[in-house]
Amino acid sequence: MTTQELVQEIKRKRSFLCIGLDVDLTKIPQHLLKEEDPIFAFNKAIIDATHHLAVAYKPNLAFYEAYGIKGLEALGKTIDYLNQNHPEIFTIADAKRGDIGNTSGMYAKAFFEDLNFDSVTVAPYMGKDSVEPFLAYENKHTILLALTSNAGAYDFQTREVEGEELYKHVLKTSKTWKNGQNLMYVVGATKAEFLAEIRKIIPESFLLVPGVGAQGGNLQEVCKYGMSQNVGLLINSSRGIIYASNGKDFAEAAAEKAAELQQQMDRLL
Ligand SMILES: O=c1ccn([C@@H]2O[C@H](COP(=O)(O)O)[C@@H](O)[C@H]2O)c(=O)[nH]1
Repeated sequence: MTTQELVQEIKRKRSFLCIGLDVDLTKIPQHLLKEEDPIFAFNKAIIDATHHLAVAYKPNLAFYEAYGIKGLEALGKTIDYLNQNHPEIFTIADAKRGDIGNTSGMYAKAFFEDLNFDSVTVAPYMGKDSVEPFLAYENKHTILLALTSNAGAYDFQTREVEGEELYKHVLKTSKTWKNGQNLMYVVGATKAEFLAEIRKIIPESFLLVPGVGAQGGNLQEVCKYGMSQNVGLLINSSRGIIYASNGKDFAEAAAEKAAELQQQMDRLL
């Protein structure tokens, strides 16, 4: 999916909501554990109930790798289900990969060719040659970690290096790389006070913003400082939506939470 198509979809649905599919078998409704593939059954029900309210879904790889082969099979079925039934949805593999060039090349092949995600999250700290293999896929999107939502972001990302915070070096340097103008960036909703500075460096790049809901980030604050001319935001909520209920009404409860966020977004557009 191109960035232009993503923007059109945001305007059509009046939503820039990304739903995180972070499936934890101890938190899903217990009746689903009888299903042959409980993870996929859960994801399918959540997608069926919420796809009209969201423009993106973001499975986090940790929640699939934790269940071994069965988890990866469920991930494969989930992305296939989305691609076949909702090609208008932007898909994000939240994998936070990045390694020496030939290894990054294999990660890129896995997420972009085999699984056919639209995008993957990548850690920048191994530098240009670790990110280039992802950027080589011109019709796909690389989402670089810039300023993350967790407290540990202050350990390194905001530290000054040669008079400027490290996350600013990440933004300024990465946008000069080949196809770097196509990069998207992760900025935590809990770091809204940094967004005005971030927008001075990357005025139009899309930002994937996790951290509203369970982590306490504020949607209004993020939009006030982070929204660009083409919206430029994908706001993620995972636990706050998918675990709204662990009863038989889990999908309806998830849709209610997603609708609350979508209605707030509608007012902010
Ligand atoms: O800086 C980051 C980068 C990634 N994440 C991921 O987003 C979701 C957030 O889940 P919630 O349940 O809505 O808190 C999760 O997959 C994280 O690993 C992030 O939170 N912050």
